[in-house]
Amino acid sequence: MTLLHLASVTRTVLPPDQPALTILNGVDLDVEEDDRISVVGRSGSGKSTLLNLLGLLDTPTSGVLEFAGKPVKQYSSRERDRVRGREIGFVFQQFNLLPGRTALENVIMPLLYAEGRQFWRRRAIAAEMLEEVGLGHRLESLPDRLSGGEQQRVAIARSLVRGPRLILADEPTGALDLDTGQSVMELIDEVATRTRAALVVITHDPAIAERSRDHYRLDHGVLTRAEAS
Ligand SMILES: Nc1ncnc2c1ncn2[C@@H]1O[C@H](COP(=O)(O)OP(=O)(O)OP(=O)(O)O)[C@@H](O)[C@H]1O
Repeated sequence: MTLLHLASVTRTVLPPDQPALTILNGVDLDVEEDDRISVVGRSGSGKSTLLNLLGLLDTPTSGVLEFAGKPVKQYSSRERDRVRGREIGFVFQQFNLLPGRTALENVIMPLLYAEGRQFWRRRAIAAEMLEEVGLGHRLESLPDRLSGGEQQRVAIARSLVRGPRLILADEPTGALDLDTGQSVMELIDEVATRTRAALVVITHDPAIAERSRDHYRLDHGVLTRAEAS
């Protein structure tokens, strides 16, 4: 199933008193269930702008953007929020954990918006997820008592606890040392495989990009498919 379909997508901004700036230009991309995609680009190439579109945080200036077969511009903003919360998991470089809350409380947070069984079982589901990322023994720890790698694991557990169909990772290992970064990437891969989610990793790090199956390069807002190295 095609989760995301982008055809001839452009994103233009109008900075005050300046000519229009085209940040993304003619982007074509299909993301299927189970895909492992990396997008590599230099600073300023348009990666964050692309991520905002893929994550339904923004809409294209022109072109087609569909999520699960439906044009995103047909979604109301409430529907977009709902789809984003339910179907998309974001992993960022910054862990963005709530500092005064335990690991378990942080992971429970997205389940407060869940319905039915997921809501009523939220503590157990969050604990299982932390177990899965290797932190079953740190449920009650506050973020400042955890290492960077552990904090990223909590953030991953929180992003993926609702079982999203699409995982968007933006420089997920940017704040970690090499070895910790590799094990965090392995973890993201494992969870994506178990839950049959698609994974799109946006990075400037070729070693992280190499782990994917399909490789893309973003250069001055133009996305091209690259051969695996
Ligand atoms: N609202 C805006 N107004 C003006 N320029 C913008 C706006 N948003 C983005 N840009 C410019 O568009 C280009 C692409 O921005 P974007 O943030 O997508 O790049 P990036 O690849 O994510 O960069 P980085 O890796 O440094 O975060 C940059 O030159 C940026 O300055």
